[in-house]
Amino acid sequence: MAGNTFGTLFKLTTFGESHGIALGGVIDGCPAGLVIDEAFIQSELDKRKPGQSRITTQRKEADKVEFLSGIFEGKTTGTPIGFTIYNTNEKSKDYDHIKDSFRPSHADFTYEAKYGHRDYRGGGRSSARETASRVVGGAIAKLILKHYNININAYVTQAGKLKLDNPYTFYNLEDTYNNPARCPDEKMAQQMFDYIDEIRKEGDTIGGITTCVVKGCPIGLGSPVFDRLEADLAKAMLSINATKGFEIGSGFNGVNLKGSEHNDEFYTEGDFIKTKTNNSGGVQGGISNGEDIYFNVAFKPVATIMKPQNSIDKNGKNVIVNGKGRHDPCVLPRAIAIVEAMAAMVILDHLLINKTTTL
Ligand SMILES: Cc1cc2nc3c(=O)[nH]c(=O)nc-3n(C[C@H](O)[C@H](O)[C@H](O)COP(=O)(O)O)c2cc1C
Ligand SMILES: C=C(O[C@@H]1CC(C(=O)O)=C[C@@H](OP(=O)(O)O)[C@H]1O)C(=O)O
Repeated sequence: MAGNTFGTLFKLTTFGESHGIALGGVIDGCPAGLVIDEAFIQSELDKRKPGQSRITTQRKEADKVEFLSGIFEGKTTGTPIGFTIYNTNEKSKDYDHIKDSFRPSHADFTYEAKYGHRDYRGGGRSSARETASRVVGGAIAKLILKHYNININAYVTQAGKLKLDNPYTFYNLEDTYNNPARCPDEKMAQQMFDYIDEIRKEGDTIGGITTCVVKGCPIGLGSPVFDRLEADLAKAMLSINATKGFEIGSGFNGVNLKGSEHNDEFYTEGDFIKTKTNNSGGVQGGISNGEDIYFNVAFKPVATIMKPQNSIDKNGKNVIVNGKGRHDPCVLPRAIAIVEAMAAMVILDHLLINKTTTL
């Protein structure tokens, strides 16, 4: 099956299914000599893992990563980094009822139609459990980006009908990872928590938006044509399960402004060329301009709801699918870790590409 590898020079291949023995991956192209801070990598995994609070899936996984290769005496050797995360808390019986039928808006139908043989347990390969391996790749990318003072933070700015008026502003993000809704505004975080919990009790689900900000990105990442930085970010974000939208800078709202209002005026600050506004979101002509890169990613409401739904089975017969198992009422609080990881891998990949293509 194609499509299991991400990246050009810093490459991540993932393997594993939600109810298989283990997940894992191989990272190829990581420079030698990087000190591997396992506690940091684990803390990134902890931001994504299931079972974190009442408003996430109740599946309990430690998501403890075990490195198999590519690291010696605590540093990378430049060879492929293999790693595994074992599955320990699957409850596969919860999925017997969808062995031959399809949950509306999950991947059951398309997977069956395309491959004709499907691991229906927990959605198999199409489960977002796979994204744990992406977080390992992203954490290693972040360790390299720290050497360049590049920081990446994602946080929840909308959960269903509740949204922050000013998603892209200065937030002290220190405490955001400790609040279960992962919204940087304390009051809104509590409202989001209560709302998601209420939706969960109804057996329903909601979607939302995460905003991601990349600070410290140098000028010059990305190409003027196909590998435009925003195009690579868009692909990375839309490769995450349940995403439905990506916008950078002014995004869809930009259409409401005139050019005279939208253009980002240049000025100089010492030796630096800066822009007064940042409607471009830090990317112009496909290339980073040194301003903050900021973008939004929209996630749909979770497909598996705890309510009966009309569907069909493999033979086209009408069936009722009842929601079973442990599911997220809203993916946003956990999705921030995946958004950060994918952004880190894109930015690092472009840094490495620049090292081989510019003087
Ligand atoms: C962090 C995260 C958690 C998710 N949890 C669930 C879940 O518990 N139940 C579910 O039905 N879908 C869940 N999803 C969404 C499915 O993985 C996704 O709908 C499925 O892979 C089909 O892909 P699509 O929605 O992009 O078409 C989750 C997605 C993410 C990113
Ligand atoms: C296990 C995780 O989330 C899972 C993502 C998921 C889905 O359909 O995407 C459905 C549920 O799967 P399961 O019934 O197999 O537990 C979630 O719990 C995880 O993210 O690690």
